[in-house]
Amino acid sequence: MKSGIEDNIRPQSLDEFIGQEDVCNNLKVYIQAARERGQHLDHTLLYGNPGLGKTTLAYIMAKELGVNIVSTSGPVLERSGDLAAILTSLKQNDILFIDEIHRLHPAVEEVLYPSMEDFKLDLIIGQGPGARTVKIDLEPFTLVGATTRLGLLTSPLRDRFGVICRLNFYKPEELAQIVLRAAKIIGIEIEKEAALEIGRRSRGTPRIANRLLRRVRDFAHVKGLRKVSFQLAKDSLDLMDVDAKGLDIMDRKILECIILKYGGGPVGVKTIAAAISEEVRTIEEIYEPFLIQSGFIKRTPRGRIATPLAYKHLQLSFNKDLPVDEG
Ligand SMILES: Nc1ncnc2c1ncn2[C@@H]1O[C@H](COP(=O)(O)OP(=O)(O)OP(=O)(O)O)[C@@H](O)[C@H]1O
Repeated sequence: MKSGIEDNIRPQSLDEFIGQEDVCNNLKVYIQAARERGQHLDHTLLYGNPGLGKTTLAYIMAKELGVNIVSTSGPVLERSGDLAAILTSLKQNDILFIDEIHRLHPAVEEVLYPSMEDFKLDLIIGQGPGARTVKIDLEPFTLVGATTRLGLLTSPLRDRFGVICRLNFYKPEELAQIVLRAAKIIGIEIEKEAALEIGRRSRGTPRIANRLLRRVRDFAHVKGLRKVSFQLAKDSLDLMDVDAKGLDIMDRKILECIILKYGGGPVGVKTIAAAISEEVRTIEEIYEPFLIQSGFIKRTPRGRIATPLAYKHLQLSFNKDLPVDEG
């Protein structure tokens, strides 16, 4: 878990958690039911883009259930023994939070299946013909998995989650509330309109909203201003190259690449990645979801296409005579 300011502004209860109403309302019911029955909550999978609040929700779930939470992540668990050590340390009804669960090693995932299903750990002792399996009873626990890529989860793993929650991008008004709340906690005076402007330019993502708030505060500080006004927020965000729709330099590079180099598409993501010197995974996980959601690009079987909205936003005219690459 991140430390410092990030932790201070993390909401501590479902009532403090802004937005994602359906997810919160459902979780409230499941948590109340589990608490009243004195049982563990069903295994829960949270999926959605980075920075939408998956880690925050996992910690809130533990708080609301009154249990401990142990946090790890898929790539960190290299051997099945790493997971076995954590599982055997869990107390009754505790939460095990595994971030980036789609990146679990297959051998580790195998250990997880019986643990999730029957709260039993199958340990193999020894090697070769003399190897034997020992079953160890575990305390009932809740696995909370977080992923940005639901499609990369194997189906046996996905099927073992009783609750699956999708986190969506936030509306600018919700992000404005998140900014006002964070500003209050870290002692920044800010106008409502300024918070809304930050909300509009945060790509639907609380983590980005909180980051932009801290950068805008730096501009206010250097200018000797005590309060963040709408104008200051707008000017600072312009200086940071975050445009009115929240697109940053990399977003615009992606759109310009599709339009100017590949005639608006379709063009494959690998080609885009090579052309702008960025990793395919970063484009697919960080940039593309917001560009698609905002209607700037479309994903087709033949590659990515820039929409008329993208041309308009970049003030480029639609010209189908440009070269087309289908890489
Ligand atoms: N609904 C919300 N209300 C208020 N603040 C929020 C909300 N969701 C997230 N935040 C804030 O945004 C930041 C990022 O949230 P968090 O770390 O939970 O995201 P995440 O989805 O787990 O991202 P990642 O998967 O990249 O770790 C945190 O500092 C948290 O305080």
